[in-house]
Amino acid sequence: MEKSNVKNFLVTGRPGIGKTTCVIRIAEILTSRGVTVGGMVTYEVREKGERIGFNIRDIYTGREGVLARTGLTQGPRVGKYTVNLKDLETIGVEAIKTAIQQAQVIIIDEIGPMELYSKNFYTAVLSALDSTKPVIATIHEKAPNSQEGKTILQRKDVKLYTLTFANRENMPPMIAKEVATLITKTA
Ligand SMILES: Nc1ncnc2c1ncn2[C@@H]1O[C@H](COP(=O)(O)OP(=O)(O)OP(=O)(O)O)[C@@H](O)[C@H]1O
Repeated sequence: MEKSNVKNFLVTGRPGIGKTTCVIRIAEILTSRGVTVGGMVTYEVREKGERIGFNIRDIYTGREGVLARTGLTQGPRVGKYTVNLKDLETIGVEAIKTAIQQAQVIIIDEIGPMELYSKNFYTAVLSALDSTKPVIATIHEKAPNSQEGKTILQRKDVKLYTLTFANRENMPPMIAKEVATLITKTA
């Protein structure tokens, strides 16, 4: 039988379906089994019930910053949000680079239009995918519309999962199990 070389697990799905929650749960399962997990997540920030933007967090150090806000004056615009390239790079890109060096598993949430405004982010994503370590990443459902998204999705070492209401409870333990198997094999 041909040896599978899949080691990069991508999670997609419509906005708000639970992609961030899914990768955080995978990270928790792996951490509870003694696996060192690094990388970054982004999550929405609400004020008085209204979404005002997104923050970014290094999941290993807990360091947090602003990824995007309504009302910022400098930076690329994505819909009504302005991207804060400084925190994206000093927290997000650094978290990925550190994870490539020091973690057993790399989490990247998410590969999306905001994040891809940073060339350094895209380069760090490619380095993580090219590394020997398992990557668990979320990817925007419209990623196939961009060249970067296409390039990532066409890789032979990538497996794509689409999150739905029906499967979102089962997805984290399932992906965690696949990743744990890979780590055991290479340990
Ligand atoms: N399995 C689940 N069961 C119940 N609620 C969930 C589940 N997964 C996510 N949620 C809830 O749905 C909301 C959106 O989740 P989350 O931020 O993880 O989605 P997302 O797909 O990452 O969103 P975005 O597209 O904005 O990045 C959150 O309030 C979260 O608590």
